Amino acid sequence: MLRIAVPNKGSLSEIAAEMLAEAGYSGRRDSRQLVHTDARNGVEFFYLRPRDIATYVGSGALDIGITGRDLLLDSGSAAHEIAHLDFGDSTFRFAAPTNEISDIADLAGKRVATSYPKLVDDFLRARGIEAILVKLDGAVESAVRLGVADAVADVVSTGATLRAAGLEIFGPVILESTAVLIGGAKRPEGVDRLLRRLRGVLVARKFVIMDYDLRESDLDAAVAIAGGIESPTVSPLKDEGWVAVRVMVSADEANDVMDRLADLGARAILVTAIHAARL
Ligand SMILES: Nc1ncnc2c1ncn2[C@@H]1O[C@H](COP(=O)(O)OP(=O)(O)OP(=O)(O)O)[C@@H](O)[C@H]1O
Ligand SMILES: O=P(O)(O)OC[C@H]1O[C@H](OP(=O)(O)OP(=O)(O)O)[C@H](O)[C@@H]1O
Ligand SMILES: [Mg+2]
Repeated sequence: MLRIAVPNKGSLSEIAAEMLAEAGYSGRRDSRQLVHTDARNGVEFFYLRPRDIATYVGSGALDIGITGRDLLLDSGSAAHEIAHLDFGDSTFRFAAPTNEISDIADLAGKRVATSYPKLVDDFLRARGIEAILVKLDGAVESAVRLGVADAVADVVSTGATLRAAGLEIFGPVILESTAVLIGGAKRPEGVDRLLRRLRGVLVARKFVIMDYDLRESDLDAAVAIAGGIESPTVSPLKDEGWVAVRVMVSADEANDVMDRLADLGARAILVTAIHAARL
C-alpha cells in the first residue's frame, strides 16, 4: 500500500484534497480523521500538518507527501521534490517598516522574525550576513510593531497582510514556492500512477477542448494560433474544402483564441471542459 501524507489544515489542505478526489481517490469524511484507507486504489492517506510532512517522508515513515516547497526546504529533511502541483503559489520575502531597511546587507546584527528560520538562515548565510533570527509560529507581521524584531521574512501572497502591518518588501526574492509532491530515497510502486493522475487533474483544470470548422486552406494559419499540446486533430467535413479541427487550448487563452479563429473565418467554434486526462 502506498502511504501518502496530505495536509490536514492550512492553505494547501483544501485544494490537495480536491485534486486527489478529482484524481479518483476517496478521502476522509470529516476533518478530524487522521488516516483514511482507499483500498480500491491501494493507498493510505495520513492527514498531517503541512510543516511536518517532509519529516515523515524524509525519514521513510511515509512514501510520498504533498506540502509546500518552502516548508520542505525549511525542514532540512532528506525528502526531495518529485513534481510541482500548480497550486499554493507564494513568494517568500523580507519586509520592514517603510523606508527603514532597503538592503539585505543592513540586516547584519538585526532581529528578523520568521516561521521559517532554516530557510532564512540558509539564505542569509550564503550571502555572508549574520542576523538574529526570532522564531515565531505565525502572524509574524506584528513582530516589528510589537518590538520583538526589526524586520520579518514571511510568505507573501497578495501582500495585503504586510501592507496592513505598515511593512514594505525589500531585498531579493528568498524563494518562489508552490505545492509540491515529495518523496524519499526510494520510489515505491504506485507513485508514477498517482503522478500521472495528478497531472491529468492539472491538465483538466488548465485546458479546454476547442472544436471548430475551417476552410482547409486556412489550416496553417489556424494551427499557428492554437497548436495544441501534441498536434490538432483534423477531420474532413462533408462540405468540400472544409475541415473540422479539435485542439486543446489553455483555459486562460480560450476567449482570445476563439476571437482570432473567428477573424480567420472559423465557424461553429465550441469550447468544452475536460473532466479528466492522461497525457
Ligand atoms: N496566502 C498564503 N498564506 C500562507 N501560506 C500560503 C499562502 N499561499 C500559499 N501558501 C503556502 O501554504 C503553505 C503553508 O501552509 P500552512 O498550512 O503551514 O500554513 P497556513 O496556510 O499559513 O495555515 P496556518 O497558519 O493556519 O497553519 C506554505 O507552503 C505556503 O507557501
Ligand atoms: O500576502 P497575503 O495574501 O496577505 O498572505 C500572506 C499571509 O498569509 C499567511 O498568514 P496566515 O493567514 O496563514 O496566518 P499565520 O501568519 O498565522 O500563519 C502568511 O503567513 C502571511 O501572513
Ligand atoms: Mg500561516
